[in-house]
Amino acid sequence: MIKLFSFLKPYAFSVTAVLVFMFFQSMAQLYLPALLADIVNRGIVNGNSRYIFHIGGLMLLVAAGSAACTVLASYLSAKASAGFGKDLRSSVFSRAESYSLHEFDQIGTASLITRTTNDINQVQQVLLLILRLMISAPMMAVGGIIMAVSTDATLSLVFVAVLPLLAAAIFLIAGRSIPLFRTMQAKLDRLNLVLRENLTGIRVIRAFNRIDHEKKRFGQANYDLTGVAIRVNRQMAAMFPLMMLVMNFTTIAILWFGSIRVDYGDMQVGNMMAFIQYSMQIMFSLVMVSIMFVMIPRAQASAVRINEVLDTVPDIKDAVQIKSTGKQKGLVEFKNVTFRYPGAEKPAIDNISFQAGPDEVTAIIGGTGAGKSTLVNLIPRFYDVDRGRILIDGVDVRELSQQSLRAKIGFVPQKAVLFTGTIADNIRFGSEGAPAEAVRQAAATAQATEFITAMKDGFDSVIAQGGANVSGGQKQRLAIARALVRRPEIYIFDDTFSALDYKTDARLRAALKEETGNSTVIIIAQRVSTVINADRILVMDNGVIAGSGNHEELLATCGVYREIVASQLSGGE
Ligand SMILES: Nc1ncnc2c1ncn2[C@@H]1O[C@H](COP(=O)(O)OP(=O)(O)OP(=O)(O)O)[C@@H](O)[C@H]1O
Repeated sequence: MIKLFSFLKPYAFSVTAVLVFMFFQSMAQLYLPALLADIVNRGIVNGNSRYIFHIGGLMLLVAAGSAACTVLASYLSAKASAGFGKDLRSSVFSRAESYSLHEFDQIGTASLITRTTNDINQVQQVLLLILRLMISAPMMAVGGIIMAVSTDATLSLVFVAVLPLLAAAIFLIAGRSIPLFRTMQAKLDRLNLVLRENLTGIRVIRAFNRIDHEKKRFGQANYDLTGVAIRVNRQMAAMFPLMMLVMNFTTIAILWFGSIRVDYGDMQVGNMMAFIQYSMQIMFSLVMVSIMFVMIPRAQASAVRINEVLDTVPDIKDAVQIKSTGKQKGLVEFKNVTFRYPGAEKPAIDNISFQAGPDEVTAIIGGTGAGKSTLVNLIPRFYDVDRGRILIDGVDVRELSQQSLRAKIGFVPQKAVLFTGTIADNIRFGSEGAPAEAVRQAAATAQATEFITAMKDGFDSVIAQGGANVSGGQKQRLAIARALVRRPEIYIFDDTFSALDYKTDARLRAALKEETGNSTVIIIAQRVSTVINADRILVMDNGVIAGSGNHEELLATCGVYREIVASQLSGGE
């Protein structure tokens, strides 16, 4: 957690001010009982009303000063800890943004969300507590003891009996609650996971009548969390009555022994009253410190999870010496490329070599899991190759900056993703500031104009969260328009056309041909009809290229291709 405190640097002034204010507040709190003793001993006992008003006024002033310090310290500590949380969230977010897909797979999207929100909140809360108590609690405990001893050393012997008792009670309770707090964090993770799966998979859950099963699963996770929370709260709840009991007994003991000493003339009444206040201050501060020590391990667990995100170095970085491709063309070359997912037994693609040139349409076809998506994901460096090279216009993609590499590519993923905003915003995502005419043109080529204009607000219609108010095929067409408006050198369509009906698919490909002009086009497809007119078709099978050529050539030379064609024809296509 200490490592995370470096995020407090911009708030050094506020932090220092909080510490200074808490110091003065504690001083004031320690001074007040001394004044009380004075007012009783000299003012009340002697009936000296002038002295009472004088010291009473001073007490009011000190109390007001202490209150002002508390307010200022509270304000500044809240400001510093909120700023700390904000900066830490930004850092975690931008670190996660720089991850390659490999790191996303490793940590998990759900966990990244919990870490960015809940875990940072935990640390932020404890930080607030630390800021307020770091100075005041030890000062009140130590200062209280010093003041009590200086007020009456003999009566301080009461603490010799009480404080070890109090410490033992605190250790007992803290020892039991700390592991419970840790368990609670894990149970919260589990609850978040179940909740996320339920919310994102609600359609499937309903379609398969699994609502009751999911309710039980959620109920169990909820019950587990509640169980631990109740146990932990029971421990914490026991702490306060126990403390109060100890405090009250201490007060009785002080009154008992104090009155004997007053009786013998060894102590003044005012001192006894001050002594009681010091004992309260000492014990309260010990309780606060113990709460802090119970909270810290809980935040520590969160800090470890946050540091994991910050310390994970993205696999994919820009080279030290960045090259550029010079005269732009968009020639994509794979040279003996092999890639294996981390932990996978065999490579997803193995020793792949081919060229996809400008002015050409290169299609990739093959069964599910053949490695088609993996192959195109390597071009924009979502992952890096294990062996071999991928060149764009003769330069290795690892030698280009990620920014310039991706600027060359219009990528349409297998699963279209839309963002909250209007339809026009979503298309402009491909090219910020694209004129309205370009947006309309891209939509027209993507065969999206018809459904967009049918919507109430046309291009200004708002897309619901996750694109819930458009169909799968419409989503795909918007994703295509987004890539088109970019006017890139290389188009990659990852199985984009299978969500479209045959007619739309054919119209779209005809329009694309006009639009993509002399760019390089790579199309992954399931349907033979989509690839039949491509200049080159690569047939993928089990991670390798089983055949390459145009439709006629492949019919003559490639068994796997013939099988695909035959299976689709026999399927009535
Ligand atoms: N993120 C991943 N982590 C580990 N293995 C993966 C990952 N993505 C894909 N794979 C594996 O790599 C292989 C190739 O997957 P890929 O998605 O490239 O196939 P595909 O040909 O695009 O299939 P489909 O047509 O079904 O989309 C599969 O065996 C798959 O299980």
